[in-house]
Amino acid sequence: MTAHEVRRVVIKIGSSSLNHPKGGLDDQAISEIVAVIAALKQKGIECILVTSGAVAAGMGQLGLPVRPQDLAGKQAVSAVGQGVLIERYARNFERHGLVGAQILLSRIDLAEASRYHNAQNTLDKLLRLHVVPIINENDTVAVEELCFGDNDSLSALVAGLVHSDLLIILTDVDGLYTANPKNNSAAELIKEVTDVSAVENMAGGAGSLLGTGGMVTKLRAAKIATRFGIGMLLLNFSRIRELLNLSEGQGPNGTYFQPAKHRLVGRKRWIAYAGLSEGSIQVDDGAAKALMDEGKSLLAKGIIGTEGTWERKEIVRITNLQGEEIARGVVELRSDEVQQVKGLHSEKMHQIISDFDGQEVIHRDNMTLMVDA
Ligand SMILES: Nc1ncnc2c1ncn2[C@@H]1O[C@H](COP(=O)(O)OP(=O)(O)O)[C@@H](O)[C@H]1O
Ligand SMILES: N[C@@H](CCC(=O)OP(=O)(O)O)C(=O)O
Repeated sequence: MTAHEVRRVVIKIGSSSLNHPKGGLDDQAISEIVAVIAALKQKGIECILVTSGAVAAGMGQLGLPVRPQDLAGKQAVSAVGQGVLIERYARNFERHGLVGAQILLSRIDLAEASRYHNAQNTLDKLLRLHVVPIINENDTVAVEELCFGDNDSLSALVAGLVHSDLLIILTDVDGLYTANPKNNSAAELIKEVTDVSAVENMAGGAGSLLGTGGMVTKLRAAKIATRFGIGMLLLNFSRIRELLNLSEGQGPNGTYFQPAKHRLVGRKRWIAYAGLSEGSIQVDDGAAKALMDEGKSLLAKGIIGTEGTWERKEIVRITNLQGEEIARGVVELRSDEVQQVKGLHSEKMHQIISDFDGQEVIHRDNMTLMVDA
């Protein structure tokens, strides 16, 4: 990891690190992470905590030996556990003279631009009050189709929301290996990643019955964070004390994912990863090239077909002839209108859709490329 000024960090801790071997929450682990956050704050580094563990804590309270697999079971157990989890954090923060605040986020809270900004303002205010935000997914009310599903991606979105300098994901392995180290003894640790796409095939699933997503969701988080221009450090929880050297530039021993050179900013972040896309528009080779290589807007002429239904100003995916998603953007026309004007020049489009006088079906300013051009 390179030495640079780190003033604000998002730290995510997974269930695998928070669970006691005998079941329930590991009080030692909570006291350790809180002590490190307190020490970082002493050094002037603002911390936002994204913590899993509600289901693990609920299992401990209810004496359940295995993690529930069905949605209702997970929601009920999480409702029991979240209270226990937050109470333990609050008690530990208090010992260091700090105040924590619980924030439970649902996918829908970040999906609408106004709610996204609202979450941003709340977090901003809490940080100004020197409070440590303690974030988890709102498991209890999340509808399956509208779940983040894993706190890794959630932590990357939060890192973008709060303009973090670094995202730190704490887990139960030393970093990204060439294969899952739990079932491949020849797997080697990778210390630095410059292109997440190049290592995606190395990711396997969760390493324990408590973890969710394993390395797949951590690489998804790395992709989001690095495209936001935020580096991500994947670190073994047992090495958490190494974070105290952050500002001296002595890199902790994990895997460091370098931020992308062309960082997404502002609304382009929301379009790509926070907003929900309602359908897709397929484009021909000429339009795909214009979007990817020439920085152009999407015109009706290059559209071949559509999938799904949407209203004006919703987000849609743009796919090429091979079916790969190349971009996302806020669309100016409804899905049935796009169907009517696909392949047509603008003049013809205006004759058909009389209340629309724009040239672009998706304007470049409202579009984010999903592949590196
Ligand atoms: N290529 C890989 N490198 C490292 N770990 C991997 C890899 N593929 C899969 N894993 C698994 O990912 C696990 C960590 O993810 P997970 O179990 O979801 O933990 P957490 O609760 O910390 O999110 C590791 O224990 C490991 O078994
Ligand atoms: N929201 C859930 C955790 C979901 C999750 O991503 O778990 P993990 O892979 O352990 O970080 C909980 O609090 O139990």
